[in-house]
Amino acid sequence: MHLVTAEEMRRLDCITIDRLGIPAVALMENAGRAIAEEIIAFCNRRGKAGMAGAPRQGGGAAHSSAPLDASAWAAGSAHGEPAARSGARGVAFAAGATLRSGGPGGGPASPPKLTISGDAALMADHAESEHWLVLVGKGNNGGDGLVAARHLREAGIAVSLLYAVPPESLTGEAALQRDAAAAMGLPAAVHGGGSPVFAGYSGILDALLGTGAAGAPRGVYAELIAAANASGKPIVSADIPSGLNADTGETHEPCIQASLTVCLAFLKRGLLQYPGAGAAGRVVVRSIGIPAGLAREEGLSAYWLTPDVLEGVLGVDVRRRRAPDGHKGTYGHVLVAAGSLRMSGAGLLAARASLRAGCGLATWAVPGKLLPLLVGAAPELMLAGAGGEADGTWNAAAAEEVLKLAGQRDVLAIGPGIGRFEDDKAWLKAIWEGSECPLVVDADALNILAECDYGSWRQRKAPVILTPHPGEMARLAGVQTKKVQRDRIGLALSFARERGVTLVLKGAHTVIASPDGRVFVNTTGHPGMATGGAGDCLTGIIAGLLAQGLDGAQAAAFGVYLHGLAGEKAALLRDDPASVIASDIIEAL
Ligand SMILES: NC(=O)C1=CN([C@@H]2O[C@H](COP(=O)(O)OP(=O)(O)OC[C@H]3O[C@@H](n4cnc5c(N)ncnc54)[C@H](OP(=O)(O)O)[C@@H]3O)[C@@H](O)[C@H]2O)[C@@H](O)CC1
Ligand SMILES: [K+]
Repeated sequence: MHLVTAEEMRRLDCITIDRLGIPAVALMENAGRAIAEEIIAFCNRRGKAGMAGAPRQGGGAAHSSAPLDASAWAAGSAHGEPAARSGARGVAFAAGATLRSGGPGGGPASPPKLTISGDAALMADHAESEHWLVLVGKGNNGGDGLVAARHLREAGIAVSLLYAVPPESLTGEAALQRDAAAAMGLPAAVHGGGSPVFAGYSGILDALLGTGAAGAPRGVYAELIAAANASGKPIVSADIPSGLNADTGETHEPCIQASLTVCLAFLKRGLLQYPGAGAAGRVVVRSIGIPAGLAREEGLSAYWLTPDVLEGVLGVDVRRRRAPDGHKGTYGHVLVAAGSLRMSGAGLLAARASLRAGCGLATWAVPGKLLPLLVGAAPELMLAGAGGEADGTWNAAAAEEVLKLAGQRDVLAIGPGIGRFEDDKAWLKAIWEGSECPLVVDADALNILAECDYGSWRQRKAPVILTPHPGEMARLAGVQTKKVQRDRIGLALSFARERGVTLVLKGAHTVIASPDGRVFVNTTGHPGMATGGAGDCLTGIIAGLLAQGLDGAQAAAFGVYLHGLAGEKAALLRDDPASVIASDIIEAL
């Protein structure tokens, strides 16, 4: 699924309107109807759970668990809520009548059976117990809310409108919807300042600000957002939570904390990036008549990383089929240069993870003094000494040994647990310039790299994959960590392009940026994976995939995806995400 910025969304809107001739008001109708359908499904779910009218915990804190987010999107973004939408809603009226005759298998004809289905998506189970307040902004987001209000009313749900600004200030399609709502007799008021009273409503539709918003919500908008959050009522946001930066995921002060966001046409980048991903609650992407193929035609290249994207965009065989006549040489040989006396585990984790990712062979290079201590640590691994005979730490001269070993292997992964040592920059430069296989750079090797002028080093032919966490990224980019987190997609993309590397920016919803301008956001995994050694496993997994012939972007994206999935599996086995440790991730691969 494509991810878009607000600007790109406007472009796709315009193309649909201008080139295809679909009127803007038709898109708005589709948008409003989709929002109404999702609110009705929300109400029906709530009704089934026996909580009609009850607010969501504490006024809409975000979903806390990433795996839930991912699966919720997977379910909701297609044609979710089967029970509520298409389930046994009984016989209805009007459209879609089909006549069936004849018994099963062409047997004796039973009396003709008339099957008629109605507009199930717009039927509320307990409409009488619902009363929604629609907060209407001045732009098209407000217009979407007005359309939704009409459909909710049609479903028998009481609806009231609260305009942020005098309705006369609405223009274009939004003004048309204002008039339609008025003609339908929907009760409306204009926010008069202060704190509006939300008692008596069962939910709030936030249609204040969408992709046309600029900066922090001002004046009456800020008042309404703060009051809605404080009300304790469930909030459904139209397109994006008002107060969210649709591109970066930054949340302004204040920003709606939604239970559900009905995102229109294309997934906005900001809904996948924290803290925005937290403010959005559950996200459902609904089609509104803008052809999905337009994004590809327009050359957009940011994606939510799903199996479809792995296969269709990146060309990865997600089933990881192996040749029936393959042997260990077919699947490549990884060299992991990692670990030192105090942090040998980092190297062990990376090397073991590379094997679990499916490479044929893995050699683990460590400072020589450690070799005898590691014999048998992982019988599947080959061991090699590289310097450090005296004290078990790395030294600059060890680069020569690493290069010799790398010359006979398919991939080199460096960094986990190596620490800092004298002349480590010379060590890294020698490896960077001297190795001819794909290179994965992690942990301390990234900190060393951040102090090097590697733009002036000899160009590498084989790909480089950097796997920084936000702190390491900050050092690499020479900015504050806060700035890294402010626009993770934007920063990863520009860094990958400028430096000609594949970048894996770790953290909640890891971003994978490729030097050719493609960017992928992963949502597998969970906060329990924030545990020592999890990053070392990822390094090993990516190296293991590279050894099997995947290119830099394929290995990085698929590696991140599998790593998260393994973390989810490990959490299920442990019954608690917080108990997951790095070895569990390897065992769950
Ligand atoms: N185009 C289409 O075909 C489709 C569009 N769609 C929908 O339209 C939405 C985008 O609509 P949009 O462009 O009208 O912008 P939107 O976010 O509603 O409001 C902008 C208004 O708010 C104001 N304002 C701005 N910043 C502010 C701030 N910080 N604090 C306070 N006020 C602020 C600003 O007013 P101004 O300050 O300029 O007077 C401006 O007029 C999109 O998210 C989707 O929901 C869908 O229906 C699909 C079809
Ligand atoms: K909104």
